[in-house]
Amino acid sequence: MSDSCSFESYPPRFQLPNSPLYHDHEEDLSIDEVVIDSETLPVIDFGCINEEKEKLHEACAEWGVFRLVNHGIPTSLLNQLHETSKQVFDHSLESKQKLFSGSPITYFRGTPALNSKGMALQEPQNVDCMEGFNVPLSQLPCHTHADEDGDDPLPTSFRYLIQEYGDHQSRLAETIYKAITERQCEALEDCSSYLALPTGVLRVYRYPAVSQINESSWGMDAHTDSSLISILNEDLVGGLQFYRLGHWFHVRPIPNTFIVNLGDMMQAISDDEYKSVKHRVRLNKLKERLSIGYFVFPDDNTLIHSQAYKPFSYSDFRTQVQQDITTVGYKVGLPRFRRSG
Ligand SMILES: O=C(O)CCC(=O)C(=O)O
Ligand SMILES: [Fe+2]
Repeated sequence: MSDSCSFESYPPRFQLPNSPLYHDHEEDLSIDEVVIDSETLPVIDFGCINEEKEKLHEACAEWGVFRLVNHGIPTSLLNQLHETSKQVFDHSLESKQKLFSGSPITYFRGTPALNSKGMALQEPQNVDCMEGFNVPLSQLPCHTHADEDGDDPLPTSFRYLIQEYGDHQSRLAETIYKAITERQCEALEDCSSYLALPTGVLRVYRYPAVSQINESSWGMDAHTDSSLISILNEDLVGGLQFYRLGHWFHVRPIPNTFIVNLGDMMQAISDDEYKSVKHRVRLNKLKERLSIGYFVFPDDNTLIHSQAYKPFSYSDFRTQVQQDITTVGYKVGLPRFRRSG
């Protein structure tokens, strides 16, 4: 598929005006930001993850993110999913909004913060320059009926691919989660009860190429994920950055590898030993970027017990985050639940 994909398929807010406010950066960096290449990002081999526990522990405690290699998901599936996703995004805005109606897949844009129906929360002031589809995996099988899609085979093939990919991702997530938490579980009552695979969600994102990048225009602004763990699969365009010890690290895209990052729930259950790492996505001037994220959470109603935080459920957390985004304007996150004193 093309990088010159039809401009009309982008939501209007992304078609940035040709105004002096939007100037070209020689380097897409602001002065206070040092981007370091990700040569040093920890690498974990999925094939021997259980023999790499010490390395995994260090990666989780010191980085909150690592590169996963040797994950075993067939390259053909990854390629097909990327191709099909690009074709889906190339539809007009109007048809993207309707493409999966009657199925649990929803289209959103401008913010990754969604309500329980998978619709974008009220538009924040700094709109993220991206669009996406949200796929709650456990709701998918009941809705995979080709006849819903009329003559267009694309939504059907997308759903089959996404479902197959989702099955792989939850398998990876379970193994990674177990390997990470084994150490924690010795101290805590039972970590395994926190991982709820039916909560698994896939997000397929497209970030447009934006030739004139404004200081405040981001593909996705700095944030932490609310998940236990997130598994990111990006194309070769680049733009993903992680924050560590005062610096932003640019992640170099490497084919057939995933980036695994820890979310707020992992930080909570590990009593802050493991970090919910801050990250963001830069826009590219020349190429649109496609990424697919998998996110998994604790069950809605399971109470999370830890020393550092008051007992709370993931449902309490999500409600608080949504409330903060709509009232305060941004996610406050874990500090809301910290035990005082
Ligand atoms: O597109 C990406 O690579 C990152 C997406 C992300 O950080 C998120 O969905 O939380
Ligand atoms: Fe994220």
